[in-house]
Amino acid sequence: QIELKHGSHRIGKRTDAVMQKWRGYGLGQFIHWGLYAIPGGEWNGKQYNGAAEWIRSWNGIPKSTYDSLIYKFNPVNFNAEEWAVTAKQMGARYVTITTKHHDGFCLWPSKYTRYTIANSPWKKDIMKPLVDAYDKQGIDVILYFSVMDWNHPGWRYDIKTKEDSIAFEGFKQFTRNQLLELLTLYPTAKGLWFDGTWDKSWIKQAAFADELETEMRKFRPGLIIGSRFRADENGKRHFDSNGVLMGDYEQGWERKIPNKIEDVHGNDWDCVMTVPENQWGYNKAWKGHIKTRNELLEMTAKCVSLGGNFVLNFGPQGDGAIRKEEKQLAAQIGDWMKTNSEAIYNCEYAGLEKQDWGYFTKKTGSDKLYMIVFNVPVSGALKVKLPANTSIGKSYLLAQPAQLLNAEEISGTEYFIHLKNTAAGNPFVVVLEPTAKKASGNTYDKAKT
Ligand SMILES: C[C@@H]1N[C@@H](c2nc3ccccc3[nH]2)[C@H](O)[C@@H]1O
Repeated sequence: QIELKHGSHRIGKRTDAVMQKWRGYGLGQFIHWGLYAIPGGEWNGKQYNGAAEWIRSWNGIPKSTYDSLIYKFNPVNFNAEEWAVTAKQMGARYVTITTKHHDGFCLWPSKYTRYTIANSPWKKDIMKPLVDAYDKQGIDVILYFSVMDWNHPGWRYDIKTKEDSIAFEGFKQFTRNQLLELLTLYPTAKGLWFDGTWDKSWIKQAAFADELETEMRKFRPGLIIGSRFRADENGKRHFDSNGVLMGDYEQGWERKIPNKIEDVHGNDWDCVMTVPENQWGYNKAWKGHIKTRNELLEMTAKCVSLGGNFVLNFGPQGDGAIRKEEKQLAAQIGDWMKTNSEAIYNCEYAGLEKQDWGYFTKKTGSDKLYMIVFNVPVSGALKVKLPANTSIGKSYLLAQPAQLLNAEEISGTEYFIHLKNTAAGNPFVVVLEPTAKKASGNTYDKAKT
Protein backbone atom coordinates (compact mmCIF):
# COMPACT_ATOMS: atom_id res chain seq x y z
CA GLN A 1 0.00 0.00 0.00
CA ILE A 2 1.62 3.24 -1.18
CA GLU A 3 0.91 6.37 0.86
CA LEU A 4 -0.99 8.73 -1.46
CA LYS A 5 -2.36 12.24 -0.98
CA HIS A 6 -3.91 12.52 -4.45
CA GLY A 7 -4.92 9.00 -5.29
CA SER A 8 -8.43 7.58 -5.20
CA HIS A 9 -10.61 8.82 -2.35
CA ARG A 10 -13.03 5.87 -2.37
CA ILE A 11 -12.78 2.12 -2.62
CA GLY A 12 -15.65 0.32 -4.35
CA LYS A 13 -18.71 1.58 -6.20
CA ARG A 14 -20.66 4.68 -5.16
CA THR A 15 -23.91 3.65 -3.50
CA ASP A 16 -25.89 6.92 -3.72
CA ALA A 17 -29.11 7.20 -5.76
CA VAL A 18 -27.60 9.39 -8.52
CA MET A 19 -24.91 6.81 -9.25
CA GLN A 20 -27.39 3.92 -8.94
CA LYS A 21 -29.48 5.61 -11.62
CA TRP A 22 -26.36 6.08 -13.79
CA ARG A 23 -25.52 2.39 -13.33
CA GLY A 24 -28.92 1.42 -14.73
CA TYR A 25 -28.89 3.66 -17.83
CA GLY A 26 -27.69 0.83 -20.12
CA LEU A 27 -27.73 2.88 -23.33
CA GLY A 28 -26.52 6.44 -23.91
CA GLN A 29 -25.84 8.86 -26.74
CA PHE A 30 -22.60 10.80 -27.28
CA ILE A 31 -22.70 14.04 -29.29
CA HIS A 32 -19.53 15.42 -30.87
CA TRP A 33 -20.27 18.80 -32.42
CA GLY A 34 -18.21 21.92 -33.05
CA LEU A 35 -16.24 23.80 -35.69
CA TYR A 36 -14.69 20.53 -36.97
CA ALA A 37 -18.16 19.57 -38.31
CA ILE A 38 -17.83 22.33 -40.93
CA PRO A 39 -14.86 20.81 -42.86
CA GLY A 40 -16.15 17.31 -42.00
CA GLY A 41 -12.76 15.61 -42.42
CA GLU A 42 -11.94 17.28 -45.73
CA TRP A 43 -10.03 20.42 -46.73
CA ASN A 44 -9.59 21.85 -50.24
CA GLY A 45 -10.94 18.57 -51.63
CA LYS A 46 -8.33 16.51 -49.76
CA GLN A 47 -9.45 13.94 -47.16
CA TYR A 48 -7.89 14.03 -43.70
CA ASN A 49 -7.05 10.46 -42.68
CA GLY A 50 -7.46 10.97 -38.93
CA ALA A 51 -10.58 11.48 -36.85
CA ALA A 52 -12.56 14.45 -38.22
CA GLU A 53 -12.58 16.32 -34.89
CA TRP A 54 -8.76 16.25 -34.99
CA ILE A 55 -8.47 17.95 -38.39
CA ARG A 56 -6.89 21.05 -36.82
CA SER A 57 -3.84 18.90 -35.99
CA TRP A 58 -3.36 18.11 -39.69
CA ASN A 59 -0.48 20.00 -41.30
CA GLY A 60 -2.78 20.27 -44.33
CA ILE A 61 -4.45 23.31 -42.75
CA PRO A 62 -2.79 26.40 -41.24
CA LYS A 63 -3.93 26.60 -37.60
CA SER A 64 -5.16 30.18 -37.98
CA THR A 65 -7.26 29.14 -40.97
CA TYR A 66 -8.92 26.42 -38.91
CA ASP A 67 -9.43 28.86 -36.03
CA SER A 68 -11.23 31.26 -38.38
CA LEU A 69 -13.95 28.64 -38.79
CA ILE A 70 -15.60 30.38 -35.82
CA TYR A 71 -16.73 33.07 -38.30
CA LYS A 72 -18.46 30.40 -40.37
CA PHE A 73 -20.37 28.64 -37.57
CA ASN A 74 -24.02 29.32 -38.34
CA PRO A 75 -25.93 26.01 -37.96
CA VAL A 76 -29.22 27.08 -39.53
CA ASN A 77 -30.62 23.54 -39.29
CA PHE A 78 -29.77 23.10 -35.61
CA ASN A 79 -32.82 21.89 -33.72
CA ALA A 80 -32.17 20.79 -30.12
CA GLU A 81 -35.65 19.26 -29.86
CA GLU A 82 -34.99 17.04 -32.88
CA TRP A 83 -31.70 15.80 -31.44
CA ALA A 84 -33.34 14.98 -28.10
CA VAL A 85 -36.31 13.23 -29.76
CA THR A 86 -33.89 11.17 -31.90
CA ALA A 87 -32.14 10.07 -28.69
CA LYS A 88 -35.48 9.31 -27.02
CA GLN A 89 -36.59 7.19 -29.98
CA MET A 90 -33.28 5.29 -29.83
CA GLY A 91 -33.94 4.51 -26.17
CA ALA A 92 -30.95 6.44 -24.80
CA ARG A 93 -31.26 7.19 -21.09
CA TYR A 94 -28.40 9.71 -20.99
CA VAL A 95 -26.43 11.92 -23.34
CA THR A 96 -22.83 13.16 -23.19
CA ILE A 97 -22.40 16.42 -25.16
CA THR A 98 -19.14 18.18 -26.13
CA THR A 99 -19.15 21.62 -24.53
CA LYS A 100 -15.54 22.18 -25.71
CA HIS A 101 -13.39 19.74 -27.66
CA HIS A 102 -9.59 19.85 -28.06
CA ASP A 103 -9.81 22.87 -30.45
CA GLY A 104 -11.04 25.04 -27.58
CA PHE A 105 -14.23 26.28 -29.27
CA CYS A 106 -16.93 26.68 -26.63
CA LEU A 107 -20.54 25.79 -27.44
CA TRP A 108 -21.56 28.04 -24.54
CA PRO A 109 -20.95 31.82 -24.16
CA SER A 110 -18.03 31.47 -21.72
CA LYS A 111 -16.87 34.66 -20.00
CA TYR A 112 -13.27 33.38 -19.93
CA THR A 113 -12.42 33.32 -23.61
CA ARG A 114 -13.55 35.00 -26.84
CA TYR A 115 -13.39 31.68 -28.67
CA THR A 116 -17.04 30.87 -28.11
CA ILE A 117 -20.37 30.58 -29.84
CA ALA A 118 -21.10 34.19 -28.76
CA ASN A 119 -18.51 35.41 -31.28
CA SER A 120 -19.81 33.27 -34.14
CA PRO A 121 -22.57 34.28 -36.57
CA TRP A 122 -24.88 32.03 -34.53
CA LYS A 123 -24.22 34.09 -31.37
CA LYS A 124 -26.68 32.17 -29.18
CA ASP A 125 -25.87 29.61 -26.46
CA ILE A 126 -26.03 26.07 -27.93
CA MET A 127 -25.72 24.20 -24.61
CA LYS A 128 -28.78 25.67 -22.90
CA PRO A 129 -31.31 24.62 -25.57
CA LEU A 130 -29.67 21.18 -25.72
CA VAL A 131 -29.71 20.63 -21.95
CA ASP A 132 -33.32 21.82 -21.78
CA ALA A 133 -34.43 19.67 -24.73
CA TYR A 134 -32.82 16.48 -23.35
CA ASP A 135 -34.14 17.22 -19.83
CA LYS A 136 -37.61 17.57 -21.37
CA GLN A 137 -37.27 14.09 -22.89
CA GLY A 138 -36.21 12.71 -19.50
CA ILE A 139 -32.70 12.04 -20.78
CA ASP A 140 -29.97 12.93 -18.27
CA VAL A 141 -27.14 15.19 -19.51
CA ILE A 142 -23.41 14.70 -18.95
CA LEU A 143 -21.10 17.52 -20.10
CA TYR A 144 -18.01 16.48 -22.09
CA PHE A 145 -15.06 18.82 -21.43
CA SER A 146 -11.61 18.63 -23.01
CA VAL A 147 -8.90 19.88 -20.64
CA MET A 148 -6.46 20.06 -23.56
CA ASP A 149 -7.33 23.33 -25.33
CA TRP A 150 -5.35 24.10 -28.47
CA ASN A 151 -6.76 27.63 -28.66
CA HIS A 152 -5.71 28.87 -25.22
CA PRO A 153 -2.28 30.57 -25.17
CA GLY A 154 -1.50 29.04 -21.79
CA TRP A 155 -1.94 25.41 -22.92
CA ARG A 156 1.28 23.39 -22.85
CA TYR A 157 1.96 19.72 -23.64
CA ASP A 158 4.62 19.70 -20.94
CA ILE A 159 6.06 22.15 -18.41
CA LYS A 160 9.74 22.58 -19.22
CA THR A 161 10.59 26.25 -18.58
CA LYS A 162 9.67 28.97 -16.07
CA GLU A 163 7.65 30.56 -18.87
CA ASP A 164 5.77 27.28 -19.36
CA SER A 165 4.84 27.05 -15.72
CA ILE A 166 3.70 30.69 -15.54
CA ALA A 167 1.58 30.24 -18.67
CA PHE A 168 0.14 26.95 -17.39
CA GLU A 169 -0.80 28.49 -14.03
CA GLY A 170 -3.03 30.88 -15.97
CA PHE A 171 -4.40 27.95 -17.98
CA LYS A 172 -5.25 26.03 -14.79
CA GLN A 173 -7.27 28.98 -13.44
CA PHE A 174 -8.99 29.32 -16.81
CA THR A 175 -9.91 25.62 -16.69
CA ARG A 176 -11.26 25.91 -13.15
CA ASN A 177 -13.25 29.02 -14.09
CA GLN A 178 -14.82 27.34 -17.12
CA LEU A 179 -15.78 24.22 -15.16
CA LEU A 180 -17.44 26.18 -12.35
CA GLU A 181 -19.12 28.30 -15.05
CA LEU A 182 -20.54 25.18 -16.73
CA LEU A 183 -21.82 23.79 -13.42
CA THR A 184 -23.43 27.17 -12.67
CA LEU A 185 -25.05 27.65 -16.09
CA TYR A 186 -26.32 24.05 -16.44
CA PRO A 187 -27.24 22.92 -12.90
CA THR A 188 -29.25 19.89 -14.10
CA ALA A 189 -26.15 18.28 -15.65
CA LYS A 190 -25.47 15.00 -13.80
CA GLY A 191 -21.78 14.74 -14.55
CA LEU A 192 -18.65 15.74 -16.44
CA TRP A 193 -16.93 13.52 -19.02
CA PHE A 194 -13.32 14.66 -19.14
CA ASP A 195 -11.01 14.16 -22.09
CA GLY A 196 -7.63 15.49 -23.23
CA THR A 197 -5.92 14.76 -19.92
CA TRP A 198 -3.10 12.51 -21.08
CA ASP A 199 -0.34 15.10 -21.61
CA LYS A 200 2.50 15.54 -19.09
CA SER A 201 1.49 19.15 -18.34
CA TRP A 202 -1.82 18.05 -16.82
CA ILE A 203 -0.50 14.81 -15.31
CA LYS A 204 1.91 16.96 -13.27
CA GLN A 205 -1.07 18.79 -11.67
CA ALA A 206 -2.12 16.00 -9.28
CA ALA A 207 -2.72 18.31 -6.30
CA PHE A 208 -4.50 21.01 -8.33
CA ALA A 209 -6.73 18.52 -10.15
CA ASP A 210 -7.53 16.66 -6.93
CA GLU A 211 -8.54 19.91 -5.21
CA LEU A 212 -10.55 20.98 -8.26
CA GLU A 213 -12.39 17.64 -8.34
CA THR A 214 -13.20 18.03 -4.62
CA GLU A 215 -14.36 21.62 -5.21
CA MET A 216 -16.65 20.58 -8.10
CA ARG A 217 -18.17 17.75 -6.04
CA LYS A 218 -18.87 20.20 -3.22
CA PHE A 219 -20.30 22.72 -5.68
CA ARG A 220 -22.61 20.10 -7.21
CA PRO A 221 -23.32 17.26 -4.75
CA GLY A 222 -23.81 13.96 -6.55
CA LEU A 223 -21.76 15.09 -9.57
CA ILE A 224 -20.46 12.11 -11.56
CA ILE A 225 -16.80 12.33 -12.65
CA GLY A 226 -14.96 9.47 -14.37
CA SER A 227 -11.43 8.10 -14.07
CA ARG A 228 -10.00 10.18 -16.94
CA PHE A 229 -9.95 13.54 -15.12
CA ARG A 230 -6.82 13.38 -13.02
CA ALA A 231 -3.59 11.54 -12.25
CA ASP A 232 -2.21 10.78 -8.79
CA GLU A 233 1.08 12.29 -7.57
CA ASN A 234 3.01 9.48 -9.28
CA GLY A 235 1.39 10.24 -12.64
CA LYS A 236 -0.91 7.22 -12.49
CA ARG A 237 -4.14 7.68 -14.46
CA HIS A 238 -7.49 5.86 -14.26
CA PHE A 239 -6.10 3.64 -11.48
CA ASP A 240 -3.91 5.16 -8.77
CA SER A 241 -0.55 3.82 -7.60
CA ASN A 242 -2.38 1.25 -5.47
CA GLY A 243 -4.49 0.10 -8.43
CA VAL A 244 -7.63 1.76 -7.06
CA LEU A 245 -10.00 3.42 -9.57
CA MET A 246 -9.89 7.23 -9.61
CA GLY A 247 -13.29 8.89 -9.94
CA ASP A 248 -16.71 7.26 -10.00
CA TYR A 249 -16.45 4.97 -13.05
CA GLU A 250 -13.80 3.70 -15.43
CA GLN A 251 -13.48 5.79 -18.60
CA GLY A 252 -10.88 3.64 -20.33
CA TRP A 253 -13.27 1.85 -22.70
CA GLU A 254 -13.06 4.16 -25.70
CA ARG A 255 -13.94 2.21 -28.85
CA LYS A 256 -13.38 -1.05 -27.03
CA ILE A 257 -15.42 -3.40 -24.83
CA PRO A 258 -14.25 -5.67 -21.97
CA ASN A 259 -14.43 -9.38 -22.73
CA LYS A 260 -14.93 -10.85 -19.27
CA ILE A 261 -16.07 -9.61 -15.88
CA GLU A 262 -12.55 -9.73 -14.47
CA ASP A 263 -11.60 -6.96 -16.94
CA VAL A 264 -13.80 -4.42 -15.11
CA HIS A 265 -12.31 -5.02 -11.63
CA GLY A 266 -15.67 -4.61 -9.85
CA ASN A 267 -16.02 -0.99 -11.01
CA ASP A 268 -18.69 0.97 -12.83
CA TRP A 269 -17.70 1.81 -16.40
CA ASP A 270 -18.98 3.06 -19.73
CA CYS A 271 -17.91 2.23 -23.26
CA VAL A 272 -18.02 5.11 -25.76
CA MET A 273 -18.28 3.95 -29.36
CA THR A 274 -18.20 5.41 -32.87
CA VAL A 275 -20.38 4.16 -35.73
CA PRO A 276 -17.51 4.28 -38.26
CA GLU A 277 -14.15 2.88 -37.09
CA ASN A 278 -12.82 6.11 -35.56
CA GLN A 279 -14.79 9.26 -36.37
CA TRP A 280 -16.37 11.27 -33.54
CA GLY A 281 -16.97 14.58 -35.30
CA TYR A 282 -18.96 14.68 -38.55
CA ASN A 283 -17.01 13.24 -41.48
CA LYS A 284 -18.39 13.79 -44.98
CA ALA A 285 -16.93 10.42 -46.05
CA TRP A 286 -19.04 7.78 -44.32
CA LYS A 287 -16.16 5.41 -44.92
CA GLY A 288 -14.65 2.11 -43.73
CA HIS A 289 -16.64 -0.36 -41.69
CA ILE A 290 -19.95 1.22 -40.58
CA LYS A 291 -21.39 -0.73 -37.65
CA THR A 292 -24.79 -2.25 -38.32
CA ARG A 293 -27.80 -2.18 -36.02
CA ASN A 294 -27.21 -5.80 -34.96
CA GLU A 295 -23.54 -5.11 -34.24
CA LEU A 296 -24.45 -2.11 -32.09
CA LEU A 297 -27.20 -4.06 -30.29
CA GLU A 298 -24.68 -6.81 -29.54
CA MET A 299 -22.23 -4.22 -28.16
CA THR A 300 -25.00 -2.78 -26.01
CA ALA A 301 -25.97 -6.23 -24.69
CA LYS A 302 -22.33 -7.15 -24.05
CA CYS A 303 -21.69 -3.94 -22.09
CA VAL A 304 -24.79 -4.34 -19.92
CA SER A 305 -24.03 -8.06 -19.40
CA LEU A 306 -20.67 -6.95 -17.91
CA GLY A 307 -22.15 -4.21 -15.70
CA GLY A 308 -21.44 -1.19 -17.92
CA ASN A 309 -23.24 1.34 -20.13
CA PHE A 310 -22.92 1.60 -23.92
CA VAL A 311 -22.71 5.16 -25.28
CA LEU A 312 -23.15 5.52 -29.05
CA ASN A 313 -21.67 8.58 -30.78
CA PHE A 314 -23.48 10.94 -33.16
CA GLY A 315 -21.59 13.60 -35.11
CA PRO A 316 -24.06 16.24 -36.31
CA GLN A 317 -23.25 18.15 -39.52
CA GLY A 318 -21.92 21.69 -39.59
CA ASP A 319 -25.43 22.97 -40.40
CA GLY A 320 -26.78 21.33 -37.21
CA ALA A 321 -28.70 18.48 -38.84
CA ILE A 322 -28.06 14.87 -37.83
CA ARG A 323 -26.99 12.81 -40.87
CA LYS A 324 -29.56 10.40 -42.26
CA GLU A 325 -27.44 7.28 -41.60
CA GLU A 326 -27.31 8.09 -37.89
CA LYS A 327 -31.02 8.87 -37.75
CA GLN A 328 -31.73 5.51 -39.40
CA LEU A 329 -29.55 3.66 -36.87
CA ALA A 330 -31.21 5.47 -33.96
CA ALA A 331 -34.63 4.43 -35.26
CA GLN A 332 -33.54 0.79 -35.87
CA ILE A 333 -32.01 0.51 -32.39
CA GLY A 334 -35.04 2.20 -30.87
CA ASP A 335 -37.35 -0.25 -32.64
CA TRP A 336 -35.58 -3.15 -30.94
CA MET A 337 -35.43 -1.34 -27.60
CA LYS A 338 -39.19 -0.76 -27.70
CA THR A 339 -39.73 -4.52 -27.25
CA ASN A 340 -36.56 -5.48 -25.41
CA SER A 341 -35.37 -2.58 -23.22
CA GLU A 342 -36.48 -4.48 -20.08
CA ALA A 343 -33.34 -6.63 -20.58
CA ILE A 344 -31.14 -3.51 -20.81
CA TYR A 345 -32.44 -0.83 -18.42
CA ASN A 346 -31.61 -1.26 -14.70
CA CYS A 347 -29.87 -4.57 -15.43
CA GLU A 348 -26.50 -5.84 -14.30
CA TYR A 349 -23.97 -8.69 -14.55
CA ALA A 350 -25.85 -11.97 -13.93
CA GLY A 351 -22.86 -13.94 -12.63
CA LEU A 352 -23.57 -16.92 -14.92
CA GLU A 353 -21.16 -18.75 -17.22
CA LYS A 354 -21.10 -17.06 -20.63
CA GLN A 355 -22.70 -19.16 -23.38
CA ASP A 356 -22.16 -18.96 -27.17
CA TRP A 357 -25.73 -17.92 -27.97
CA GLY A 358 -25.32 -14.43 -26.45
CA TYR A 359 -25.44 -12.53 -23.16
CA PHE A 360 -27.11 -12.83 -19.77
CA THR A 361 -28.33 -9.79 -17.89
CA LYS A 362 -30.06 -9.68 -14.52
CA LYS A 363 -32.65 -7.14 -13.36
CA THR A 364 -31.15 -5.13 -10.50
CA GLY A 365 -32.88 -5.88 -7.21
CA SER A 366 -34.58 -9.01 -8.59
CA ASP A 367 -33.70 -12.60 -9.56
CA LYS A 368 -35.15 -12.16 -13.04
CA LEU A 369 -32.70 -13.18 -15.75
CA TYR A 370 -32.60 -12.23 -19.42
CA MET A 371 -30.92 -14.13 -22.23
CA ILE A 372 -30.18 -11.75 -25.11
CA VAL A 373 -29.75 -14.15 -28.03
CA PHE A 374 -27.65 -13.31 -31.07
CA ASN A 375 -26.51 -16.78 -32.19
CA VAL A 376 -29.19 -19.52 -32.22
CA PRO A 377 -27.40 -22.90 -32.20
CA VAL A 378 -28.36 -25.34 -34.98
CA SER A 379 -29.87 -27.52 -32.24
CA GLY A 380 -32.23 -24.69 -31.33
CA ALA A 381 -31.37 -25.44 -27.70
CA LEU A 382 -29.89 -22.67 -25.57
CA LYS A 383 -27.67 -23.92 -22.76
CA VAL A 384 -28.04 -22.33 -19.33
CA LYS A 385 -25.96 -23.09 -16.25
CA LEU A 386 -27.57 -21.84 -13.04
CA PRO A 387 -26.03 -21.62 -9.58
CA ALA A 388 -26.60 -24.64 -7.33
CA ASN A 389 -30.01 -24.86 -5.64
CA THR A 390 -31.61 -22.83 -8.40
CA SER A 391 -33.97 -24.10 -11.05
CA ILE A 392 -35.95 -22.49 -13.83
CA GLY A 393 -39.46 -21.61 -12.71
CA LYS A 394 -40.69 -20.10 -15.95
CA SER A 395 -39.05 -19.24 -19.27
CA TYR A 396 -40.56 -17.37 -22.17
CA LEU A 397 -39.76 -14.98 -25.00
CA LEU A 398 -39.93 -11.39 -23.74
CA ALA A 399 -41.84 -10.57 -26.93
CA GLN A 400 -44.40 -13.37 -26.30
CA PRO A 401 -44.67 -13.82 -22.50
CA ALA A 402 -47.78 -15.99 -22.76
CA GLN A 403 -45.90 -18.66 -24.69
CA LEU A 404 -43.88 -20.64 -22.12
CA LEU A 405 -40.73 -22.30 -23.39
CA ASN A 406 -39.67 -25.84 -22.51
CA ALA A 407 -36.71 -25.74 -20.12
CA GLU A 408 -35.21 -29.25 -20.12
CA GLU A 409 -33.13 -30.08 -17.04
CA ILE A 410 -29.93 -31.78 -18.24
CA SER A 411 -28.25 -32.13 -14.85
CA GLY A 412 -28.52 -30.46 -11.45
CA THR A 413 -27.67 -27.00 -12.64
CA GLU A 414 -27.72 -27.29 -16.44
CA TYR A 415 -30.69 -26.72 -18.67
CA PHE A 416 -31.53 -26.52 -22.36
CA ILE A 417 -34.10 -23.92 -23.31
CA HIS A 418 -35.78 -25.31 -26.43
CA LEU A 419 -36.79 -22.62 -28.87
CA LYS A 420 -39.79 -23.15 -31.09
CA ASN A 421 -39.00 -20.86 -33.95
CA THR A 422 -37.28 -17.52 -33.95
CA ALA A 423 -37.18 -14.92 -36.67
CA ALA A 424 -33.65 -15.25 -38.05
CA GLY A 425 -31.63 -12.06 -38.24
CA ASN A 426 -33.22 -10.53 -35.19
CA PRO A 427 -31.71 -10.68 -31.73
CA PHE A 428 -34.36 -11.61 -29.18
CA VAL A 429 -34.72 -12.00 -25.42
CA VAL A 430 -35.64 -15.07 -23.38
CA VAL A 431 -36.76 -14.38 -19.82
CA LEU A 432 -35.85 -16.84 -17.04
CA GLU A 433 -37.68 -16.67 -13.73
CA PRO A 434 -35.51 -18.81 -11.47
CA THR A 435 -36.85 -20.52 -8.32
CA ALA A 436 -35.10 -22.16 -5.39
CA LYS A 437 -34.40 -25.84 -6.10
CA LYS A 438 -35.99 -28.41 -3.76
CA ALA A 439 -33.07 -30.17 -2.01
CA SER A 440 -32.65 -33.56 -3.75
CA GLY A 441 -30.03 -35.79 -5.35
CA ASN A 442 -27.47 -37.65 -3.27
CA THR A 443 -24.18 -35.92 -2.80
CA TYR A 444 -22.32 -39.32 -2.63
CA ASP A 445 -22.79 -39.90 -6.42
CA LYS A 446 -21.41 -36.48 -7.19
CA ALA A 447 -18.33 -37.33 -5.19
CA LYS A 448 -17.59 -40.26 -7.52
CA THR A 449 -15.86 -38.28 -10.29
C1 LIG B 1 -14.07 10.59 -26.93
C2 LIG B 1 -12.91 10.70 -27.89
N1 LIG B 1 -11.69 11.09 -27.22
C3 LIG B 1 -10.88 11.89 -28.18
C4 LIG B 1 -9.56 11.26 -28.33
N2 LIG B 1 -8.43 11.89 -28.66
C5 LIG B 1 -7.46 10.95 -28.69
C6 LIG B 1 -6.10 11.00 -28.98
C7 LIG B 1 -5.35 9.85 -28.94
C8 LIG B 1 -5.92 8.66 -28.60
C9 LIG B 1 -7.28 8.61 -28.29
C10 LIG B 1 -8.03 9.76 -28.36
N3 LIG B 1 -9.34 10.00 -28.11
C11 LIG B 1 -11.67 11.85 -29.46
O1 LIG B 1 -11.45 12.99 -30.27
C12 LIG B 1 -13.10 11.79 -28.93
O2 LIG B 1 -13.46 13.04 -28.36
